[in-house]
Amino acid sequence: MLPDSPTSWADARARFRWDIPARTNIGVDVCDRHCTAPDGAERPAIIVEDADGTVTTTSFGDLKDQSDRLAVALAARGVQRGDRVAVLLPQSVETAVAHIAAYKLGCVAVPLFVLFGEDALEYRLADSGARAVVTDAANVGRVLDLKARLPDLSCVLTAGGATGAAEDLHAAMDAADPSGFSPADTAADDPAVIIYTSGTTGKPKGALHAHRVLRGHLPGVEMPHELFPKEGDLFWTPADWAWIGGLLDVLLPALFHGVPVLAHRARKFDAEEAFCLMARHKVRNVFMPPTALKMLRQVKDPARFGVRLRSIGSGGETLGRELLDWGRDALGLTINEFYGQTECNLVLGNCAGLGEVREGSMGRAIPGHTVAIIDDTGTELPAGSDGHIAVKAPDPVMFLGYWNKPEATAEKFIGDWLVTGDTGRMDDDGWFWFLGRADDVITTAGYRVGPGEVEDALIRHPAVRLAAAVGVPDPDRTEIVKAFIVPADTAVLDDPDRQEALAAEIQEFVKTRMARHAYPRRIEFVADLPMTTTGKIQRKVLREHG
Ligand SMILES: CC(=O)SCCNC(=O)CCNC(=O)[C@H](O)C(C)(C)COP(=O)(O)OP(=O)(O)OC[C@H]1O[C@@H](n2cnc3c(N)ncnc32)[C@H](O)[C@@H]1OP(=O)(O)O
Repeated sequence: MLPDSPTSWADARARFRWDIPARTNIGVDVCDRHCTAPDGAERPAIIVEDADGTVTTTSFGDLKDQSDRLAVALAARGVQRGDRVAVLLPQSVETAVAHIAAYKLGCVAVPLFVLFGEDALEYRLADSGARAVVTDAANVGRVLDLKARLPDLSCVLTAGGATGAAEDLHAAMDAADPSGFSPADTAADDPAVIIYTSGTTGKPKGALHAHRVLRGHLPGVEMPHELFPKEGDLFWTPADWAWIGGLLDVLLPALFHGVPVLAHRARKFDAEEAFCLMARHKVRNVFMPPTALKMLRQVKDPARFGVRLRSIGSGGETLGRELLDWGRDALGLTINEFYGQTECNLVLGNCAGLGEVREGSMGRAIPGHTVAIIDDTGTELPAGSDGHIAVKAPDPVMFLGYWNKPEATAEKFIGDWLVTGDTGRMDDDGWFWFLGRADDVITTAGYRVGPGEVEDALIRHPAVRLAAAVGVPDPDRTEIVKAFIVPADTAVLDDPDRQEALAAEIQEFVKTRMARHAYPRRIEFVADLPMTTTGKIQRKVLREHG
């Protein structure tokens, strides 16, 4: 946490000291500790607004009771400390409860995005060796369809009623007796959560984080959210809690500070609806990826909604000067950009309340983190040089490693430096500027998409002989995924009608097999792909082609 009442960024950095207990448990930190204060148990923790407009409030006391019950229920079903508990749920009370229960049991939570397709789900459930899945009626069928191929999976609990081999989540919780339960005594370095993330090649990798990761995030949330928390704060993000942005930039730090979180993620982000939602619930703090801000910017006269935000943090894509100007004009606030990634999050940021914000900059090193520009040998470069953005180990927010992938973990480091894969520049005063990706990873609407994973999905379609995926610039989503496809039937190349129909079919195929957020929004059919002499696709050539 930040020192009390810092007067400037330099003051915050000078007085900052990490204070991470040797024994700490995220589940206890975000929930139980609020129940010891006289009114703590009754304070609102999660406010859900359903798609039909129904609003329900869950207090910290309810969260404690429900998470204790779920921990007991999971244990009764053979789930033990160290086991992986997958959480396949949208923003909801059950998501928070499942995470907290997993942490309290000493298990490792595996958040899974509900927009993942069948192959993406199977891969992550198999790779993590998940013992249990907590899900809901909309998703349980997909889990049960995969279960026979997942030998480690023995327990499926679903909100909304038992079905097939899945037990009803709430019935299991109701039947559990939490009276004798006490949370696992976990060390700060004990594993807590695996969040899958993509690289240029191969399958996604599970970034394994320890219980310390939450406390490591606190200064990185407190600065962009203008010395968060303050009286009356209430947090919301349209980003899903299955990603590090939603989970560790919003849900868990807010609960840690006893601040309520609004749970609502529309099937399709609608800017007017978002303004109404924020006004209705008197939201004060938001994490908005630039793509969402660009959608909000389309709305005329936003003042008419009566939204009264206190802080806006933004990350996952470059924010840019125009959005900053718009935020000041339309919302009366400086949008504080921050930077991090799944393996090592919230290490750079802005805090307008503590001085200037340099337009276009990703910010400065958040107190507690050492960030530098390095070259390929791990040598720190002087101000003004272009190089890799890197974070010095040890750092409480740094991952423990990729799940079961020691070689990939080793490749992520040069000496003590974790290399983010992004390139940038730092000026004389310690402000960082983003230059680009050092690899082929695609950044679209704040999602990190691996071209290899998209290509794997594409070539499973029978009409596709060869495929390449690249990110091409897009005014709204930073980049969109574009696929270059060599069709199995070359006659397609001369038939625009068949191309249109086939493109739509292939898009749907990728959405259902891989993910609904990462499908190629543009497809071009080509006679061949540019290859290196060793047979690798030259994605750079395709990106330049656009
Ligand atoms: C440090 C860091 O890096 S933190 C940043 C981490 N990044 C993130 O968390 C990602 C942030 N981005 C987002 O949350 C979103 O892109 C937003 C809010 C900006 C915009 O959301 P949207 O445009 O509504 O959807 P999103 O980009 O998630 O794409 C999902 C697609 O699935 C569709 N979809 C959503 N739910 C369903 C459903 N149940 N069934 C079918 N389709 C669905 C959406 O309509 C959308 O399709 P379309 O764009 O082709 O119409």
